[in-house]
Amino acid sequence: MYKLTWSQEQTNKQENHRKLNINCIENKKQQMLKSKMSSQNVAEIVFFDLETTVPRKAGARIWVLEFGAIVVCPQKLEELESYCTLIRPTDLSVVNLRSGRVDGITRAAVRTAPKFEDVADRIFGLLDGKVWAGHNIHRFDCPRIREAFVAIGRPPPVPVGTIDSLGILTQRFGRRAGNMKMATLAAYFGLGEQKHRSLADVRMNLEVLKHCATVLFLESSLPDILGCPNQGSPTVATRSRYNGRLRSYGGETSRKSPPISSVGYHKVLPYARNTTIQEISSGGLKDEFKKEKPKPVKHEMIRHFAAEALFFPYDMKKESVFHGLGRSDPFLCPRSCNQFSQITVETLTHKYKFNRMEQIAAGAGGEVPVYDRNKELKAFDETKAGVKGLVDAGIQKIPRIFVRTPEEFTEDLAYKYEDDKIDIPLIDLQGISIDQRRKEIIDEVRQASETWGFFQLVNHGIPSTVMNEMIQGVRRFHEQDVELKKQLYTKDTSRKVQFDSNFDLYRSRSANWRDTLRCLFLTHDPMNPEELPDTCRDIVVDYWKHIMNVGDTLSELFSDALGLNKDHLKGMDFAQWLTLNCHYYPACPEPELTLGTTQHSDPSFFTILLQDCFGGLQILNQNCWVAVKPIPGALIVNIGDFLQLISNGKLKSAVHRVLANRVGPRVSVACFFRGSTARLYGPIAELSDENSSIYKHTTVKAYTEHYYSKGLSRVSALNHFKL
Ligand SMILES: O=C(O)CCC(=O)C(=O)O
Ligand SMILES: [Fe+2]
Repeated sequence: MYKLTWSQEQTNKQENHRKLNINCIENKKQQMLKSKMSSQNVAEIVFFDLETTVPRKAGARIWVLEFGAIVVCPQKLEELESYCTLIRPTDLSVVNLRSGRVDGITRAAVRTAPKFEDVADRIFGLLDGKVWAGHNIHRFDCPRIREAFVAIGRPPPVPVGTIDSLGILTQRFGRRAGNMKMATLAAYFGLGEQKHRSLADVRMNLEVLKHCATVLFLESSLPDILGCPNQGSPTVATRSRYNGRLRSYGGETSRKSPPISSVGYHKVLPYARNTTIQEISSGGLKDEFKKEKPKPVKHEMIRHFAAEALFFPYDMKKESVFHGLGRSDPFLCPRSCNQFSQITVETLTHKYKFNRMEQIAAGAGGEVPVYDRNKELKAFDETKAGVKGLVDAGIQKIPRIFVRTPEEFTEDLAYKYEDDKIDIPLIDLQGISIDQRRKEIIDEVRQASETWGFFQLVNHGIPSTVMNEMIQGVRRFHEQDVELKKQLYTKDTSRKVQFDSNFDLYRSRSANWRDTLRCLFLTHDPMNPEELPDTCRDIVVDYWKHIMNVGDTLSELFSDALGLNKDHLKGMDFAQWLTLNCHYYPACPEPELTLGTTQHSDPSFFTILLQDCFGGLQILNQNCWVAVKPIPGALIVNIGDFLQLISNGKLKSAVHRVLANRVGPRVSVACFFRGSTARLYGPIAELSDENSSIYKHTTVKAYTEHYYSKGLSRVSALNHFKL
């Protein structure tokens, strides 16, 4: 058994150390990047934004109330520096007492802020000699910043080039999002609401650009198929700063866009922004490439490559990004600092062709469907052989029904990918019967459940022989003679033993690369072990008994963590309905195009997951996908929707997903503690009252019906039960 001692002190030390290390590495990295750029004479890009007063009459002075900027490395789009300050105007009465747009910039907020002259040096240092970027800066921010410097009798900073995203996007991206407002574009890509605060807005601006660039990049790689038919005319739309409504104050004070002739970038940018593309097309990196082993192409890499392509000031339609490359020439997708991955033009276009077909089939392109998705889903369903059946048949390309839609890929862009530095909490139950240690464990459980909704658990009492045998048993089941397995194939979820692939096959946007054996244990209607498949019967019964014990222990810990009597959850019959979902994820020939399990939260009080050594499970935490690394002997525990509901949102049912993998098969067993079908559940009285309850009362049945009807998705089924 893998052992680990765990104390808060150690954790904190490790955490501090880790943060320090990361900070040091980050600082060093940024310094290195900066000095590299200056030695190459490459200008940096500064995205900046101003929040200003709204002039009450035409011609009145517009005062800068906030300045925010990020300095970005043009090659990697890394943020090198950021600065933000509120600014106090000489005459405070020009600032409203209350902020009209709930942006928090009120008279009181700026009263103690520095004056423009106090921060002018810093702002000058940030802007002078750099490429200025921002949304509608030509018309608004550039003149405002000049005016502010002139007003204090100082020469204004001078840019070496400007990039107005309003212009660029109007010209190249068009009105796919409806209009060209930053708020609309951000909402279109699911990037959240615009804050109308300068620093948040410039960061949002960059994210929007990355997203638009990816879409354009994909289209330009296959213009005939992916070219957007409905991008709208390149008419210039306008953005207003004032309460989100369009208002014109005439001349320079207006936020109106520049005329089409002057949109986008001004003059060819003075830095070597084409380096990557030139290097790629001239084959200058090929030696390095030869040393690299082929790697799957991640969407994330393409995103950065694409974002760079957008900044590159030439017409991508006329001159392809693949300029100089033959269809089967490999090129390198920049991945991070000095890492590259290979892909051929052919593979890339082929892969995205599939997506386009899906989009067309869904009617998004308004064209004749090229395939009947339902027919193919049905054909797959009727094989009753699951995904493993496809792999056994030797397919090399995954069927279209499994290819994620462009919308799903686009939604992915909202998230970051944590590298290997972060781990979810690990809790060691050793010593749980000792009072002091038990208190510590409860604290750890509370912390992990409130912040992550996930933790790994060691010394839980299930022998590793049992865990290993369970994995083997599930594997035996899925790898047995397909004709035997088929007898259990059904979409009827009320069956005690059910073999299935994709319970939400006909409802999901794309199918998952996963088959499942589901075993149902109901206290009021016990399972007859004879019903279980003989390939895994004994071990399933054995594992179920062990898991019930761990479930009991966890129910006490969760009750304690919520400040309740330790038997509170037991009293709520959390374990009356239990399902063991025994998943089998076959090796996938095109893992970048599909998922093992779509992002979702669990329809349970809590889930105990056993996974083998392959990995692939990821948790969404603070907008970042964090990998759950396999630890021999550990179980993974996660909070499900019901614990979030009854704790009135205190404990967190975290979104998670499983990647498809080129290697496998991966096996996992998810044990859901789903509560009692006979009870009504709502926020616990001790944790909420009439006024503070955020969820309605519901039955497991009503909740489950809703969960199943919508299928797996990142939108929580709990939203439906919000008050
Ligand atoms: O296979 C895994 O690692 C996770 C499966 C899962 O999330 C589920 O069954 O709900
Ligand atoms: Fe799950």
